Amino acid sequence: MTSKNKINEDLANERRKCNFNIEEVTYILDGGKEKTLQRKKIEDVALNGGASVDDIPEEYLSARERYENAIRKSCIYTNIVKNEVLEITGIENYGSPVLRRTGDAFFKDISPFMLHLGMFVPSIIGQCTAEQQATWLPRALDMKIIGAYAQTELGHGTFIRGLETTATYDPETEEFVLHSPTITSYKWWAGGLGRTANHCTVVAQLYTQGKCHGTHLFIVQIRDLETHMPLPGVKVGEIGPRMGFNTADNGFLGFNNYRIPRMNMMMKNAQVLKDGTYVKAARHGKLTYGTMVFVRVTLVGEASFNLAKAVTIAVRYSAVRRQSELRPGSIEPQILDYPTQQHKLFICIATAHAFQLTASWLWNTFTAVQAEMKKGNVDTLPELHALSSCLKALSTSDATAYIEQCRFACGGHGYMLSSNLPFLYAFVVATRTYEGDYTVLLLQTARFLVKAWEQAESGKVVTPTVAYLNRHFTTNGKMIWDNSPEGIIRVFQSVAAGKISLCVRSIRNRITSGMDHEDAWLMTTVQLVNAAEAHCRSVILHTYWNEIVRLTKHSSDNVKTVLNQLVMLYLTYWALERTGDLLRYSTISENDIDLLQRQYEELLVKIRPNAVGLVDAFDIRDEILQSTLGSYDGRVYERLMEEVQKNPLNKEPVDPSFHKYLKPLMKSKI
Ligand SMILES: CCCCCCC/C=C/C(=O)SCCNC(=O)CCNC(=O)[C@H](O)C(C)(C)COP(=O)(O)OP(=O)(O)OC[C@H]1O[C@@H](n2cnc3c(N)ncnc32)[C@H](O)[C@@H]1OP(=O)(O)O
Ligand SMILES: Cc1cc2nc3c(=O)[nH]c(=O)nc-3n(C[C@H](O)[C@H](O)[C@H](O)COP(=O)(O)OP(=O)(O)OC[C@H]3O[C@@H](n4cnc5c(N)ncnc54)[C@H](O)[C@@H]3O)c2cc1C
Repeated sequence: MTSKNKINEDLANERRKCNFNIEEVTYILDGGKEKTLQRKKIEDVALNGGASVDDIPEEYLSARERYENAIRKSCIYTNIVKNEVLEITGIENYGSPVLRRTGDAFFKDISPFMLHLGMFVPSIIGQCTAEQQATWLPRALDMKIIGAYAQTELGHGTFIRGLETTATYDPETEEFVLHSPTITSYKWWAGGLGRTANHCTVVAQLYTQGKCHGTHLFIVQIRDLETHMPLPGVKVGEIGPRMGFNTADNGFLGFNNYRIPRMNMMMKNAQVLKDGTYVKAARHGKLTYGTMVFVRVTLVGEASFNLAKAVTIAVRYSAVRRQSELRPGSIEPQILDYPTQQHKLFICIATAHAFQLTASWLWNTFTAVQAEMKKGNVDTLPELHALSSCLKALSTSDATAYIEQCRFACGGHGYMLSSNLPFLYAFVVATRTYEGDYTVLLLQTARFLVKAWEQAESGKVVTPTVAYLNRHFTTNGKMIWDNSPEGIIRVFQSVAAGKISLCVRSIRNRITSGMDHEDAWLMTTVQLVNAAEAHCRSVILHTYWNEIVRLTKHSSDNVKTVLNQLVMLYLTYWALERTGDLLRYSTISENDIDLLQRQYEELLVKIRPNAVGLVDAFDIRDEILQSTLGSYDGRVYERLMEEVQKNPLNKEPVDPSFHKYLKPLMKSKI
């Protein structure tokens, strides 16, 4: 073994200590052995060239160079996918999470193609008729056209009904006229729109026969396919530097009476006939929001994966890093031996598991609802909307906080871009805002919860994710505290029920004292967000526990044990985080809380020897991690030093600015 691939001795020791079969856990997280093997095969093919396609790390480049480099790498990766990977996976897997994740080996920031596959293609699949799909989909999948998803405007992101771009039907020419009547109606933020896309999905207010029918989706060509020049009537560009996403060319877009053919309206859920008659498929009023629901569902998995990356980096680094002295003269401990460090990191491992298993469960729910909707049944859509909204909100928000915690856990070196932790943070913190802001989405869930509460109150049996509300009306008093997993979950459900109940009471009291319903709701929104968070927390706890029980039925004993320890850590952690709520809504005593604290600390000790094994089980290749601190071999200090050599500032021993500015300053008199 050369010193280059020699594994750091501390990390090697950790791996010797690990007492469970790592692959078995990987299979569980991937959804089965087949899926792991398929993923590995894809990674082998896609990363065959090592994916090291950057001579200079992208963070040293100027804005223009970064963008060009991102396009270059996107094209390399797309060609690999088109020519090699799709042969293994089939075209239907284009845009699958595995391909998205493999792509991370090529970018520290974001590919300008992300929105093409992430939203433009899904909007064609979800919002177009079969005939329209036949026209657009093959070209989009083959990258003959490159798209973006332009919904948000300068003036409105959250309130879609308030969008101002208009699409007015002209029956004379059988065209829609797209127009941006104000500055605030300019499209703003769409990824890939600024410089890359030649087409995009545009969300606009549809007018026909003198009447507005609300927002609808249109496929719009914005640039010439040969010259890439913006077409006449189209004003498009890049919105400027951002906290992250700097290679995603987020753009602006305005229209000046720009015409598109009638058939460019995405017509699966509503049509405009040649004569301008508007025909709505009357199944559900919000089906045009479908692409957002799809992306919210996928973002739960994104939150898990990015958190898994961050904690892999932080745990491996914590095994390598030694700091301080426990007793005078004793060897410096690995920082992973500090219980406070374990407290920072083990919850991140458990959360990545909780989100991954919840994401798979949510995906299955999503596909089941889609299947029902194909048969014309939209009854399950409100529950899916409520679930995907709150799970997107909480998973992205928790992942953001925990990725930052992983960075803190790496001390100063975590602040280096080469650790990759700042990139991960900048990416995930955006997911808390985009595709529906945290607060806004929790308020959507709250609407559903209040309705469910009213149904349960009137004795109706409610859907499974809120079934605890039926129990709320049949039990008296506080929930009896019980320290078993099922007991903790029941108490969390009681907390949610209690909080929803308080919201309903507040709304009703406010209405009784003279407020109208809108004001009563508005004044209660702080509580409503809190109640929706509690509900979502109970869904995650419940799903995580159920899935672990189900998935480890046939596991080896040691895998069962370690995965149980993690899920217990998660339940205990949240019980301790929410002692105020538990005291209010259950019979928990101070003594019970002391026991919980002890149980938590014991779990840290039990998990400690398996910590490195647990992050190895995420099975994230070094090329994808892209971190000086987190590589499998633990050569942290060597990598930091190697990275220094790539710094263009170190190319010359004396910087030209010395002669230009510093020396004259040093020579000048006061
Ligand atoms: C790996 C992939 C990477 C992808 C990268 C993505 C990059 C980023 C892209 C973007 O950000 S694209 C833009 C995303 N924008 C948003 O998410 C906007 C958020 N806002 C909304 O979703 C909506 O405006 C709103 C907040 C839900 C409100 O909509 P509206 O005012 O029309 O509805 P309400 O009056 O509040 O509710 C009426 C009724 O409709 C139900 N409902 C709302 N949305 C949906 C839905 N999507 N599906 C089903 N039902 C929905 C809502 O619950 C209400 O029901 P009732 O309570 O009346 O029964
Ligand atoms: C990196 C990034 C990429 C993006 N990519 C795209 C894209 O590809 N395509 C696209 O169309 N859009 C995109 N967006 C836009 C994104 O979807 C919006 O920014 C997001 O939906 C939030 O809307 P907003 O910016 O209008 O925030 P606002 O709605 O103005 O929110 C500001 C604050 O007001 C609060 N607020 C707003 N409404 C309410 C309410 N009803 N009740 C209580 N509080 C409220 C929010 O909680 C928030 O705290 C992107 C954004 C980012 C940051």
